[in-house]
Amino acid sequence: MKLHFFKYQGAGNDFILVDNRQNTFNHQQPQILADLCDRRFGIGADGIMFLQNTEGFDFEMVYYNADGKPSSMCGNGGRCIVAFAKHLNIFKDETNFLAVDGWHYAKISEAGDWVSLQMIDVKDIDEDGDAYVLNTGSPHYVQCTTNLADKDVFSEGKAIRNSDNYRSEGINVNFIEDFGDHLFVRTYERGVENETYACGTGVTAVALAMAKHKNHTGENNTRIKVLGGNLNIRFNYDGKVFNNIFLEGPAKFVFEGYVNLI
Ligand SMILES: N[C@@H](CCC[C@H](N)C(=O)O)C(=O)O
Repeated sequence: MKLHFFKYQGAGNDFILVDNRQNTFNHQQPQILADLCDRRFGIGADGIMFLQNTEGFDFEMVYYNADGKPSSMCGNGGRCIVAFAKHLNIFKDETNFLAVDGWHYAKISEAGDWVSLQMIDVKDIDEDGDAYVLNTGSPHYVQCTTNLADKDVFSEGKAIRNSDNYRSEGINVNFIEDFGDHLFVRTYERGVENETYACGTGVTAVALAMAKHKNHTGENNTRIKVLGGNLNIRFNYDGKVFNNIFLEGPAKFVFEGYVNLI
């Protein structure tokens, strides 16, 4: 069987996308998905997504991490699948779709490469020592640091992700350096088990945790620089709940092709 795939990236977080509206591909095959995401023996990606039909929404996003296992929400993946759905003419400029964490609204630029994605509301932010722990659709550990450009994010992120508190469920680990007018963020991603160039639910978690840290209530707009580009997070914080959270940034088509499945 030949699989027709599309490759997209959002700030360097890269994904394989498959139009599975006819349900022709059975994606519950972890080894095949992991092989497709492999950067040396496959297409190469941080994750793979299937766009499917579902009742009451424009489409459903079914997301797997690069290890081939089903995952929680992927923010940059969500932005990329919106760009893919526009390419497939599923909607014009606004869409409502279903993901593993529920309903998402998104808006796309006319050129089809800049996506504002509404994320789930967030209430609970826990503390673990000097770090914040929260779920923005996926679980995140957020820690402030200095000299982030020189940090060994792979080793330190991996150690936290595999520590006693987080080993069984796993967690994504985000390090932040505050530059005043923007935050610089680097993320070790669960399921990729490596540092990625960007993580959408991760930068969302960072923006919310920093608003709590600085007690910034009201309308917030946080600019974030990641290894693969720039992202923006808008939200409202009333001192308890974060709502109207939007993750905004580039979502770009890279290439498409066919791959043989054995
Ligand atoms: N890249 C993502 C997060 C994908 C899920 C994550 N690897 C996990 O297992 O929690 C994003 O952009 O949010």
